[in-house]
Amino acid sequence: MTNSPPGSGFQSGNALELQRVSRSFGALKAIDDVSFSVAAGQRYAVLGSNGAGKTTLFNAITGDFFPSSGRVLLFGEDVTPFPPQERIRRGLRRTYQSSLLFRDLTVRDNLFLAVRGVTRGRFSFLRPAHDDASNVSAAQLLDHIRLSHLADTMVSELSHGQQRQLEIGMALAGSPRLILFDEPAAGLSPAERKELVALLRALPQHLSYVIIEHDLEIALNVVERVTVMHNGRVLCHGTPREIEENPQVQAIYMGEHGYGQH
Ligand SMILES: Nc1ncnc2c1ncn2[C@@H]1O[C@H](COP(=O)(O)OP(=O)(O)OP(=O)(O)O)[C@@H](O)[C@H]1O
Repeated sequence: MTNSPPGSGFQSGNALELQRVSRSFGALKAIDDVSFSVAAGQRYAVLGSNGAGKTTLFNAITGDFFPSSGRVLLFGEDVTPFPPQERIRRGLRRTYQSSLLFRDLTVRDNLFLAVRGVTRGRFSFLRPAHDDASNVSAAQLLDHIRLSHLADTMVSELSHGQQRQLEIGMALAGSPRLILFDEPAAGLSPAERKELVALLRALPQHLSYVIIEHDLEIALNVVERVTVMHNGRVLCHGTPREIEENPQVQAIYMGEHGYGQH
């Protein structure tokens, strides 16, 4: 018997495929007939002004909301009816706009809990040994997100930027294959933004991610492909360069409405 996640035989193809996904809230179509795919290892951005439907789209991918119609495929498997936990088992992770960190625990303990949360046997009341697999994984994550020097610091004492770094570390627990980042640069200083870009660029090559980000400079710098949404619908898809040069995108997001207003 193996502990491999379901669908882990998947080697190539798409990490994510959205097929004509819609979601309504009453009469409002928050997302309307959205289709695109993210290849294995690809870095992807979903852009759009406030209310464009980006967060609703993330919720449909994670299973926090079910779509009203359409299909969501993860690693070639139709997961449309699956609850969030089943999608996590298949290698999907997500960060949120608002922090879900335990503020009164240390950085190391937050990572430890994230690792335990995505592995079996997490309901153990025994304090694990130093060489416990979860402790080792937490230490590796600390290193990866460059917070080893703050391992024993309480989260409440971290800067905003360090907390966002830690959230990325939490999402990396348990060897994910696809991460959804929800506005990771929100509220960061210029120096912290640079650090974030470096961190995103240093993520393992096999890992796919989709980023929602109001800061165009960051989003277009850390992805290979972009989908722009407007009023719940897909406005266009393209490379960062094509999106930057698209007059429709410029008119909507960089014109008088000012992209990045929040
Ligand atoms: N649970 C809900 N109930 C009712 N309406 C909702 C719900 N969630 C989202 N909406 C509506 O759906 C539309 C899309 O919202 P969504 O949060 O997905 O947009 P967004 O692109 O993520 O915006 P922002 O950039 O401001 O986070 C909005 O009009 C919003 O008011």
